[in-house]
Amino acid sequence: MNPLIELKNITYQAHNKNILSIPDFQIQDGDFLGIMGPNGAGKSTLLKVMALLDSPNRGEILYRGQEIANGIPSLDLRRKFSVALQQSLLLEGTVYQNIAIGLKLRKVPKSVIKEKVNVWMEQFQISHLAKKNAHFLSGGEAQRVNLARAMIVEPEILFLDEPFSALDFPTKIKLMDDFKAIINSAGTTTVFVSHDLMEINYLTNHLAIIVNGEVKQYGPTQRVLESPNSATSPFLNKWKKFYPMSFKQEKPLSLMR
Ligand SMILES: Nc1ncnc2c1ncn2[C@@H]1O[C@H](COP(=O)(O)OP(=O)(O)OP(=O)(O)O)[C@@H](O)[C@H]1O
Repeated sequence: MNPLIELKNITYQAHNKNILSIPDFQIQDGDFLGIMGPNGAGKSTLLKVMALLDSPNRGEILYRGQEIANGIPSLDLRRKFSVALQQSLLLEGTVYQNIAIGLKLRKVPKSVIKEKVNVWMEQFQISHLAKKNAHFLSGGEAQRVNLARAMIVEPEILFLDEPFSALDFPTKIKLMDDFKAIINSAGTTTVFVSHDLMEINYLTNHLAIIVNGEVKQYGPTQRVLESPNSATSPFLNKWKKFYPMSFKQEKPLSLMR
């Protein structure tokens, strides 16, 4: 079976500097892929290239085995992708209006929009905020709205860049628990950039470690974390000092004491 997305011989440069160099990388259908690495390694750039938000200087991007001509996706293809960033970038208007926007742009009938917004507000436990101005939400509430807005269009692939990193710890673990259950039930392929080993360990099935613009290690998350190679151990071993607990962690984080 073809991977959902494949990158081939990708080079991304800025100001004559190589930011990314990716000979071959694949995202499999249904996977929850983590991307981790030192500051400035190229994680966000890789996410933007995979999400077709930015074009590489060279190389090919394939979607389900089909090359995307000139790296420019059709509107149809673009609509299969959703992106949520650290800053939730909510629009002027209510929570309801923010979550409805993707369906409105797709000209979905109002009655269907209402039904779906209600379902996704319930899933993210924000139904009580429906009429609230989105600019007056707490960080955790805003990120729930952001994720509901990304999920309501039922994307084939969801790209997340540090969505939990600005949240305080209790808010973060509650949202991560809820989000994990939602993604497990929806089965959405997800790509997740994070700085935080706890988030990566808890959420992802596969992990790519990127250093200096290159994927230096890729595999099942537990295997990568337990057996870093010579290129990734300087980065991962620093983390392990601060996160020495067993790497296998299936219990909801909010139940941990
Ligand atoms: N358009 C650009 N012009 C110049 N330099 C860029 C551009 N985009 C990215 N870079 C540089 O490329 C490198 C990788 O940036 P990127 O944001 O992808 O890294 P990152 O791993 O996500 O970093 P961080 O962990 O700090 O968020 C950095 O050195 C950054 O300064």
